[in-house]
Amino acid sequence: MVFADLGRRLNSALGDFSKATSVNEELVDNLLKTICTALLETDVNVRLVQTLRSNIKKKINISNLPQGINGKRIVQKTVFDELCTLVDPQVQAFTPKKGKPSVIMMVGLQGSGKTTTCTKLALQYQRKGLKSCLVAADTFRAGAFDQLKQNAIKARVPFYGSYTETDPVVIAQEGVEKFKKDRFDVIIVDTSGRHQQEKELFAEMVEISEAIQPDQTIMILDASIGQAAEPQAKAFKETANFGAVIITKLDGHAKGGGALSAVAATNTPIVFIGTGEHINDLEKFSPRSFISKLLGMGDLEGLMEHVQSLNLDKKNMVKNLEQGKFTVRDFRDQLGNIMKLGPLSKMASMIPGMSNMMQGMNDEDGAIRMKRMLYIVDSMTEQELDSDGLTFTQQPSRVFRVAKGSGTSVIEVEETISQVRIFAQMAKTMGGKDGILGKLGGNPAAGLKKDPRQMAAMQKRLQSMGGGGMPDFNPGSMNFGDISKMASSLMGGGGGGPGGFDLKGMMNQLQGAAKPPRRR
Ligand SMILES: Nc1nc2c(ncn2[C@@H]2O[C@H](COP(=O)(O)OP(=O)(O)OP(=O)(O)O)[C@@H](O)[C@H]2O)c(=O)[nH]1
Repeated sequence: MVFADLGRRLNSALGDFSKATSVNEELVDNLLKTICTALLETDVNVRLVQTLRSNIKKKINISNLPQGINGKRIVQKTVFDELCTLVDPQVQAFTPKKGKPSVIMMVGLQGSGKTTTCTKLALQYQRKGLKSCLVAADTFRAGAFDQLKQNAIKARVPFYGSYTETDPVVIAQEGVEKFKKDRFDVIIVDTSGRHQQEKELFAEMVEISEAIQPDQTIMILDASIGQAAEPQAKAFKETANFGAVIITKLDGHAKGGGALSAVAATNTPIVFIGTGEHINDLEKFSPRSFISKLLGMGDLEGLMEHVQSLNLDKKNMVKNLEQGKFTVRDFRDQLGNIMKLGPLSKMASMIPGMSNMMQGMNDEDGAIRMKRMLYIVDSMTEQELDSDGLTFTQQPSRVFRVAKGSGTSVIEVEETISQVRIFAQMAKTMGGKDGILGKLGGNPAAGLKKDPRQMAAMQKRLQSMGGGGMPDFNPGSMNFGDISKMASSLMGGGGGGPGGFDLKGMMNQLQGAAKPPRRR
């Protein structure tokens, strides 16, 4: 089973579970059986699956579970938490900082995607304001330097390499020294691909490492190598003692579970995942966002990262949000921008509820669906566009008119409106003077801490708005820390820290002229 199907299987198992009228041992056992089978079928190590199962069983006291929604939520939250634990070794990865040169050495098997990922990573850091560069110390594969050079030129990242020097240690050392002198913040060193059996190449890796003294060594793990990932990663860990992992090719037909298991076996954090061959296809990894997205619950944090990385221009939608408003026009602008942001399946998977709306559709179908939504909103009057969608509920004849005018169906118009209504409700609750955040004044996090009722109200609201196909499923990702971060993001309009849900930032970024669509 490919990795994308794992999410669907888990989502459907949890969805079926939430529909049951009462919680009992048999129901929980069936749920766990489906989850474990799905994990095993994507190559997750059997030991890890057993641990996950027994942890869940230990944490859920079936005989004492409350009946109804609460009981189901406890089970679902426990499952969610344990899935997060599976991909979270609770080890902090090194983070480069501005003003201090950080050397990052990339290691991995041949063809794992190292050279491609070097440029993707440099670009990510560059977009974050860190002066980044590349050193091509892969002298083993003919063409590796040219490949890195081409990518670097395309991404406008400075690089260092040589056609004549054959000693990778010399190249790595010279490159790092040069870029340190030039006061670069992030110096990424590409090394030759190797198999674990190749003792000489392993020795070379150690030599390079000793010569350049990296602040961080990252192992590139190809998601498609299945169960082989674990012994490979262990061998690299013994020799190169890498401090972080990037899993590549999670977009394709890879099972992916083998690479995830390897990460657990080496107790190393995943820092990014590669989701395609394009230079922008690198996503920051966060365990909760990853699992949330896998389960079809969206990943607003990832969406933010992606959108911010595209440096979209900003426009005025944030003004509306500050007043607690979200209009059909805002929705239309977002739709237009989303269409420009890359493959729809990727974007949709990050927006709560959207992946459900687009389930079973490929990118082409998704684009058609989005276009139809645009026809719908383009057939509305100015007054309708500036409304929050309620006007359609109050006067259903408008729905019929718009459906006719846009050449779509009444159901499609209703679905579009209901999507706007969800966002509008969210904006109303969170933003504006009368919203929860407005009432809390300048320091929402402190306010929330002081007033647990406000916090509970906000949490309840968020739960009721959670996307995905599981109406009762609150994945538990919205704990106090997340909510306060979200509140801060909303009030401050910042970039949304890890674990945060930055609606204002999201809207701010989605608004505005987007870059031209990527060609694939
Ligand atoms: N689908 C997909 N392909 C990827 C991803 N990352 C890299 N690739 C592709 O994987 C292939 C190998 O990538 P390289 O970057 O050349 O691999 P390498 O590890 O540098 O290879 P060696 O230099 O031989 O060690 C290329 O065709 C890349 O485009 C990814 O995240 N998804």
